Amino acid sequence: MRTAYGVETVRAAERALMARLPEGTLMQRAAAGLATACAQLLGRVYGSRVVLLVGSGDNGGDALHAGARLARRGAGVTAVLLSPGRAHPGGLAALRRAGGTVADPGAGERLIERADLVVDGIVGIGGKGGLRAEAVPLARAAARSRAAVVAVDLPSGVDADTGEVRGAALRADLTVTFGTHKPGLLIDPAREYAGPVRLVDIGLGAELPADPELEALQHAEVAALLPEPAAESDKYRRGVVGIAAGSARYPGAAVLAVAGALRGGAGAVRYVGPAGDAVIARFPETLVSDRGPKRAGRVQAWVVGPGAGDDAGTVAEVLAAEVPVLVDADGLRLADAGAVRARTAPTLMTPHAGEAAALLGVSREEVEGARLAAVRELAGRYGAAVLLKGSSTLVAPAGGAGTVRVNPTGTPWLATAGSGDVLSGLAGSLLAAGLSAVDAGSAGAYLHGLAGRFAAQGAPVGARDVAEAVPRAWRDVRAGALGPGGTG
Ligand SMILES: NC(=O)C1=CN([C@@H]2O[C@H](COP(=O)(O)OP(=O)(O)OC[C@H]3O[C@@H](n4cnc5c(N)ncnc54)[C@H](O)[C@@H]3O)[C@@H](O)[C@H]2O)[C@@H](O)CC1
Ligand SMILES: Nc1ncnc2c1ncn2[C@@H]1O[C@H](COP(=O)(O)OP(=O)(O)O)[C@@H](O)[C@H]1O
Ligand SMILES: [K+]
Repeated sequence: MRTAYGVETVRAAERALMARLPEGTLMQRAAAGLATACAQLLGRVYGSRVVLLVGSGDNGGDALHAGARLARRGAGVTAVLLSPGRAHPGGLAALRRAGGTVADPGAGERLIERADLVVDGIVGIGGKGGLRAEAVPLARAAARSRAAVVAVDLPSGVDADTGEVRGAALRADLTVTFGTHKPGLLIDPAREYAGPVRLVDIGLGAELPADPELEALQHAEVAALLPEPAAESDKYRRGVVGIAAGSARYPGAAVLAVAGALRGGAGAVRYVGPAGDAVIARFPETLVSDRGPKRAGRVQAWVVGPGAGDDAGTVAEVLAAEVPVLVDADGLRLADAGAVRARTAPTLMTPHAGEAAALLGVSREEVEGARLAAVRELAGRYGAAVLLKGSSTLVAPAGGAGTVRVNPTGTPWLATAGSGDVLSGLAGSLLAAGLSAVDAGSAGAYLHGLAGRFAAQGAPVGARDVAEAVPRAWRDVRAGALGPGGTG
């Protein structure tokens, strides 16, 4: 499990840890990890040209101490001080002792152009607002330069708590973060600025609370959630998922949702709606009915909405059922908020950014720029678990408070028509198999993302290909969790 904590929590944990350690210990641990990562990126330290961008806080201190370590190994290290009078005194002294130099701020751009490595120590978790004006030309020079850019703790200019990026920010090839991930490192758009993230252990773990702001499941945790038939299983005990989707205009959405549902662990898939012929032609194993959700027979969970057009009656009928319900696509627009809030069984809503924006009455850009706030807000308003699709898919628990899950497996190749329908069927099937709304959403997104990667392998794919790759993703998750030699 990868976890991320917000700035206030990190600061409290650091205070508790620092109280028990000699002064400067944490910064030395951070600087040692940072210098190691820089050296690995450089390959050859001796003779390399390193530029440190140094702000007025401890983030700059980390950069200066790491720079001192690189200078002792023969790198030519120059520090560009953004607030010359306020740079970390201990770090500055260490750099000078090691033979590093300090440059005039005006020389920054020229130095960056000729550098092999730029270390971004402008701001870390103390950053407020975007990059200040004087740092913007340096960020642009770093983007132009062929130098590798390493961000200290997080790329300067991004919001550590939310992943928002207002204005310019440093774009890193690697981010070396300390103690724990910060939410911004796992959520777009900031995640994209961070590049790959390396976590340096500074001993903070024991001081952090049990409930992180954000968590990303990995193979082992997802494997533990996946339902598995046992000797006494039959199709009903495994769970039946009902799919109320598709319309005369959009029969394909029904087919794709069923395609996802058949690979999601339920023992049977019931389809209800006007696209029964198309569904049966493709998947004869589906139990098809055109008598509406109430009279279709028992299910353990419903999926409603993909390609539903304007069929508000079906959505209302499904929301009245006392089993878990996943609401997607048109169903989100048609669902009555009061009816969702009044439900006693779990509800999982799965909007993309555009749908979330419509529900919140804001622009799509606002949702995409502040995903964490949007997903919590929706989960609060509807009293439902919410899965916000897109790059860095998020899953918030009903009510919106508590740990949010972020999916690490997504790929932009999934941005293809109908792949969301596959996800709704897949996650609905997991709901029917007995997973909670948050678990079904996050395990579904995890498998869906992996399936997208397996199907695409660097080339465009259709939603059907994604559905067909789900069993491979499932096997990969189970095999990865068993470790070498596992047979599943
Ligand atoms: N506290 C600790 O125990 C540790 C902290 N560490 C480092 O310390 C960092 C936090 O240090 P600080 O609390 O000093 O904060 P920062 O170094 O992140 O930034 C604070 C300084 O930057 C200025 N500033 C704020 N917003 C700015 C902006 N948008 N543009 C330019 N300047 C801005 C502030 O005026 C302040 O002087 C962490 O990110 C990490 O790199 C590490 O050394 C590990 C241990
Ligand atoms: N840039 C992206 N990176 C990763 N995943 C993405 C990206 N864009 C879309 N996706 C994923 O692709 C799927 C698209 O779903 P959706 O927008 O509902 O499309 P549709 O309605 O056509 O099925 C979602 O699972 C979403 O998370
Ligand atoms: K930084």
